[in-house]
This record gives sequence, C-alpha cells and structure tokens, in this order.
Amino acid sequence: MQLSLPEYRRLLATYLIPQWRRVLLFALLFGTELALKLIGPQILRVFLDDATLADRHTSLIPIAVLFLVVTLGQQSMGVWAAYTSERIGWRATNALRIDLTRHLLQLDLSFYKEHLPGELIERIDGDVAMLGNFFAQFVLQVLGNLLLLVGILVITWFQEWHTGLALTLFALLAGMLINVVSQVTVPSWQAVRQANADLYGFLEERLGGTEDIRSSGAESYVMRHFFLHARRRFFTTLRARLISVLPWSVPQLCFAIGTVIAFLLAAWLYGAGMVSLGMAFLIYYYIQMLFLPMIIISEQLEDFQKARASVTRVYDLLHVRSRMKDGPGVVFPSCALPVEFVDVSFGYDDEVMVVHHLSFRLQAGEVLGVLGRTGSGKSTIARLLFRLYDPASGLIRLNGTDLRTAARADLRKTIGLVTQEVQLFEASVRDNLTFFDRTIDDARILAALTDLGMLRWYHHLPQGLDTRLAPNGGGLSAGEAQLLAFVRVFLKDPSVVILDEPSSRLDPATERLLEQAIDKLLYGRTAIIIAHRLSTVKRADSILILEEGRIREYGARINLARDPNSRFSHLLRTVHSEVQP
Ligand SMILES: Nc1ncnc2c1ncn2[C@@H]1O[C@H](COP(=O)(O)OP(=O)(O)OP(=O)(O)O)[C@@H](O)[C@H]1O
Repeated sequence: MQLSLPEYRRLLATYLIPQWRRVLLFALLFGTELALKLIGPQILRVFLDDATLADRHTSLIPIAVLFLVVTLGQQSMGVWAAYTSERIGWRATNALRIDLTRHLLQLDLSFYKEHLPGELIERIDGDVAMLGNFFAQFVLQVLGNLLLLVGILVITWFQEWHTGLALTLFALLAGMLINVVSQVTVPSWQAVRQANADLYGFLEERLGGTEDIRSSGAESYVMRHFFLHARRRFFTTLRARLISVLPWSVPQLCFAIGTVIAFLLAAWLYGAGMVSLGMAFLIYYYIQMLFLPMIIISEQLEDFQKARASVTRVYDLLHVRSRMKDGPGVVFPSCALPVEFVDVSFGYDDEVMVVHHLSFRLQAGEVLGVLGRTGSGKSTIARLLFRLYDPASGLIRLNGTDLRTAARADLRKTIGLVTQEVQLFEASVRDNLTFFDRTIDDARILAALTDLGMLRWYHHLPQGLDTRLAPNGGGLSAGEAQLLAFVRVFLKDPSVVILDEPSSRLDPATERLLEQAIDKLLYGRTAIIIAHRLSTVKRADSILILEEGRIREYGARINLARDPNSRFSHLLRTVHSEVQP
C-alpha cells in the first residue's frame, strides 16, 4: 500500500510541528543561502564590466569585498542550515522510533509470532533512519531548489533572451533525463533493505538459541544459512551500488554538455557584440549554477523514492492494531480474588483449538494445581488468565468481572506471573528485581529477599543490589533466576499468582529455598500452579488434570487423592512406586 498525499502531510505535521521553531529557522537560513547564491554572480558581473571599462573611475576593491562577504555569508548560512536540518531529522526520527517501539510493545503476542525481533529492529532503526532526510529537508530542498532554478531562468530571460530560451530548453531536457535515471535505483535499494531485515532476523534468532545450536551440533547448518543470507545481502548491495552509478554519471554528462553550450553561447554573443564580457561571464556562471538545483532535486526525489518503501513499512507497522481491545478499566481490590473459567476454548491459530470448553472456579485464596502431559495446554491457561490472548469462545472472570472489561495494565498489577523462562537483563540486581521501578526502595527489596530466605545469596553479591548481572542473567543458576522471579512478584504484591513451575532439576538446597519461597508467595493469594512435579501440588486445594486441551479430571485434591480410581491417585501411586521401588 502506498501512502496518499494527506497521509504524508499528516506524518510530516506530526513530527515537525513540535519543532516548528527549528523548521522556521531552517527555512530562513535556507532561503537566505539561496538568495545569496543568486546575488553572487551579479556582483561578479559588475566587477568584470567595471574592470574592462576603459575610463574606470571607481575602485574595484569594495565590489570584491562585497563579493567576498556575500560568498562567506552564503557558506555560513549553508553550514548553519545543514546543522539545523540534521537536528530536525534526528529529533523527528527519534520521536518516530519511540512511537514505533511504544506501539509494538502494546501489540498482541500473536504479532510477535509472525515477526522476528531482528526484523523489527531493522524496521525501527534501519527504515526510520531512511526518513531522516525526508523529515529534515525533502520539502524545503525540493521547493527551494525549484525556486532557485526558476530564479536563474527568469534572470537569464530578462538579461538576455537567447540565453533564457536555450537554458530553459536545456534544463527541461536534462531534468527529464536525470529524473528518469534516478528512478532506476529504487527497486534495487528496496531489495537491499529486505536482505538486511532477513539477515538480522536470522542472526537474532540463531544467537538467541546458541546454546541449543551448539549442543545439537547444528553450527555448520547455521553457518551455511548465515553464508547464504550474507551472500544475498552482498550481491543485492553490489547490484544497487552499481546501478546507483547511473544517477550520478548522467548528470555529470549533462553538466559537461551544458558547459560546452555555455562556452559556445557566451563566445558567440560576446563575439557578435550583443553582450559585455561581464554578461558573457554571467551566462556561463548561471548555466553552471543551473545544475546544482537540478542535481539536488533529483537526489531528493531519489532519496524520497527510497524513503517511500520505508515510510510505507513504518506506516503499516504503526497501523497494526492489537486484536485485543482494552476494556474501560476495573479497580480490583488488593486481596485474594476469585477466578472463573466459563466454557473457554482457544487456539493460537483461528482454526486449531488447543484448549476446549474449560470450566472451573477458584474461590478467593484457593490454590489450583494444574497437571498434564507436555503440550496439553497448561501454560495456555496461564497466558489466557494473564490476558496475553483472549479466548476464542467462553469467558474468564476475575473477581466476577469479565477480563475483557479490564484494562491490561490493571491485570498486570493484579496478577503476578512466574514463568519457566525468567528474562533477566544486563542491569543491576535492583533493576532486575524492580523492573526499573524507582519508586520501590531498597528496604522493600531487602524485606522481600529476607522473606524468601535469600539473604545469604544477597550477602554474597559483591556490590549488593548494585551488582550488575551479565546479559541474559549469565552467572545465575536456573534456581537462582527462578528465585529472583519470585522476588519480582513479591514486590508487585499481586492478588492472584500464576506459577509455571520450572521442570529443570535443581540442587536440593535451592529446591528447599524454592519450596519455601512458593509457600510464602502463595500465602493469602489465589493461585494457579502449573506443576511438573507432584511434590508442588501438595499445597494445592484442588487439582485439574488436562489431556489434549480438555479437562480430564477436576476436584478437591484430598477427595481425588482418596479416590483409588481417580487419575490423580494413580499418578501419586506411580510416583511413589518410582521413588520407592
Ligand atoms: N505460541 C504458540 N503458537 C502456536 N502454538 C502454540 C504456542 N504455544 C503453545 N502452542 C501449542 O499449544 C499447545 C499447548 O501448549 P502449552 O504451552 O499450553 O502446553 P503445556 O501443557 O504448557 O506444555 P509444557 O508442559 O511443555 O509447558 C501445544 O500443542 C503447543 O504446541
């Protein structure tokens, strides 16, 4: 989809109006620079004509000084204008980067399933960087240089009509030619951007999975695909660069032809006595000058063509709408809350449902243990309650309210989620625990660490809470990372806790700590524990066993444990016999 003119106008207005003073300054500087460009040759003409006068009375020095002042003024305006436009471009693109990032962070998880992070980085950084010139200069450069072009032609028409006519015809022909060749490069630059996005997407995914790739010995497979992506990028870039020689060499050729025409015309007019030497020089000078605006306009149009593909992609991204809509907002009380699933079915794709007709109810403060084979839909229940997705049918109630009427920000405050994969950042322990929330003071963090029995761990940190963690939580064991995730939830103090228990093996000491932490975390809260070990569900009031997304068994834990025919008691017996053969 290409953008319409009003959409371009809106885009420019959105990012330029907030810095209108700077845009105005740029317009003034740029306009003055153009005016000085036109005045300079006129002073030279006067200088030359005066210099060749037989009976010259006036001194040439003031004219020469004036020319110098005008030239210096033009150069200074040019530098100042370039600096100002650079700032406009950076500010506008940075604001756009922020808007894009903010927008992307609000999109559904289903969007992230379809787009690799590396590809999104390329959109936010690469594509937006292409728009710097569009925001900063495009409109003014095109309009200004058009004005300069017209100005040169009008002046020459007035001063010598033969020259005016010749220049106008020549400008039209050369302009059309330059414009045609400038379009040639656009598709090849689009291909370069796509090759970049593909390569970054590939790299990001493979670097993220480096541990698995090494352990499964898939390095050579990855390297081969890296080579294929890099090769494609190399050849598309090479092709684009070679084709880009055209828009550069055609204006050079026109420029050479123009210079010859200028010489011939000036020589003929001067030889025929139709113009003075100063005027002959002026004709030559204006023909030379004519090229600069033509080349700048063509460069701007070429740049705009390249930017168009980026604008379209950025605009498309900005218009991706979350399928889930925030409700008007609900204030949940900060105490344990009841949770209810009513006939909930859901699939990550619209066609294939992964959970079917789930119905269960947790009283406030009740703990539900969810069991089931891998892929049976346990984590999906957690994602639905956290409203990372909406059910395809049925509804989920929290404290009697349909989740869809709540704002997602309300839910994030009310529900704490500890997943199997704990995301840690290359930041201080404090920032990792508080999620960069500066309102949480150290005393609260230490109280949470004490509550969870992590003071010993804390005392071993070389710089206390200021200790920086390595990227991706490197240096921490899986158990420690899990404990940090518990501290996070503790600090959030939610009414409902969802605990997707880690299935990884932990050493007995960490496991004991984790067990204590779970007890403390669940105290006074409604909780859903997705359990991989039966020992975890001993604290559950009720048990739900899933099989292929359907409830196979659901009831009070004590009753199910007592019933010898229940699936749960069967599981208990199996584990027991495995432990004590
Ligand atoms: N993001 C996703 N996109 C598409 N399908 C998914 C996605 N996440 C899970 N699934 C599918 O949904 C089904 C249920 O997955 P879910 O993660 O809920 O299982 P689980 O019981 O939690 O498994 P595990 O015990 O291995 O964590 C599986 O068939 C899985 O392949």
